[in-house]
Parts: sequence; structure tokens; C-alpha cells
Amino acid sequence: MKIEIDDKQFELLLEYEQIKKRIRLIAIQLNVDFENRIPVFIGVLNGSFIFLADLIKEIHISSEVSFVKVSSYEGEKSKGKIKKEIGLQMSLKDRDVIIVEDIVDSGKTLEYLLEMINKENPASVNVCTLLLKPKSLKIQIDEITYVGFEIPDEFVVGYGLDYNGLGRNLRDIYRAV
Ligand SMILES: O=P(O)(O)OC[C@H]1O[C@H](OP(=O)(O)OP(=O)(O)O)[C@H](O)[C@@H]1O
Ligand SMILES: Nc1nc2[nH]cnc2c(=O)[nH]1
Repeated sequence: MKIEIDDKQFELLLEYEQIKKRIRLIAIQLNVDFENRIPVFIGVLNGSFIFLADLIKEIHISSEVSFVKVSSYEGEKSKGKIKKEIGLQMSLKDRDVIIVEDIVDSGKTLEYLLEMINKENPASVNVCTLLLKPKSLKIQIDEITYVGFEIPDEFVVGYGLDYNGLGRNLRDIYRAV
């Protein structure tokens, strides 16, 4: 099934049921890995809002949630420079931090966030991303521990991810054709 968003056509890549199943498995792992730790989940706005909402409902250990907002993409293109729109809202000193991303593409956003978070002297930092484009990744990031799906180097929308601000509300994830 093809859909149109703004001036672009997209086709189905991942169905919501598939995404939900994968999230349940990731959450089981997180519940085990952070038992008795009280981690802080940091959602990266805007894109991660749906993923974080679904993920956190499957987390049964004691935990906190906070957000940061950074952006660099316009349409399909990264503008290169990361802009911090909302910074850290709490101290992360000695905390176990889990950065929650919808997608890691070039890795530039994550590199920026890791630098910002590491300055706070957290006890540990791990990244949980729903999507990873291994072929696009420009830098090795050892903190990427939890990955939902590795996907090809194609622009995707839906389930929180946008094209020109549109499509975040789609239940499934689509790729550009
Ligand atoms: O690995 P990178 O190449 O840096 O790309 C990944 C980032 O791009 C998207 O954010 P975007 O800047 O589009 O902001 P948004 O979440 O508000 O859509 C996405 O949510 C990631 O944070
Ligand atoms: N919507 C969207 N945002 C991105 N940010 C980095 N890569 C992507 C992508 O494929 N789709």
C-alpha cells in the first residue's frame, strides 16, 4: 500500500503489531538489566514520543522519565547543525541514563546528546533506539545497546517520525519510494 505525504510517496516498511512485539522484547531486557537501579529514560523530542510512550508501559521496574528536544532535519535532509531546543530538566549525576531515540541515522544527534549528558557525570549511559541505519552511521557509538530494527539507508516516516512535520501520527512505519 502506497501513501502520499506532502510531495512524496511512501510504502509500508514495519507494521505496528511488529513494532509492539519488538518493544515488548526490548522492555523485558531493560527490566532485567536495570532491576533495582531506578534508571532515567530520556526521550529525545519530537520523534521519540510514541516509542517512549509504548516502551514505558512495558517497563515494570521503578524508573523516571524526562525529555530533551533537539533537531537538525528539515524534509529528508539533515541541516548538519544540531539545535538544542529544550535542555536537560534534571540532574543526571550518578544516575543510570537510557536515551530513547526513534532513529539513529548519521549518529550526529546522538554524539551531541552523549556529550551533553556525559558532562553531568551519570553512573551509566545507554541508548535505546527503535530504528538504526547501520550503513548511514558516521561514527561508532558504543552506547547503542538496545535496537528495535536495523533498516536500510532510506528515509522513513510514521510512528513519531515526520516528513516536513507531517506523518508522525501514522501507526505504521513507511519508507520513501
Ligand atoms: O542520527 P542523525 O542523523 O542525527 O538523525 C537522527 C535524529 O533525527 C531525527 O530528529 P530530527 O532532527 O528530525 O527532529 P525531530 O525528532 O523533532 O523530528 C530523529 O528523531 C533523531 O533524533
Ligand atoms: N523522519 C525521519 N527522520 C530522520 N532523521 C534521521 N533519519 C530520519 C529518517 O529516515 N526519517
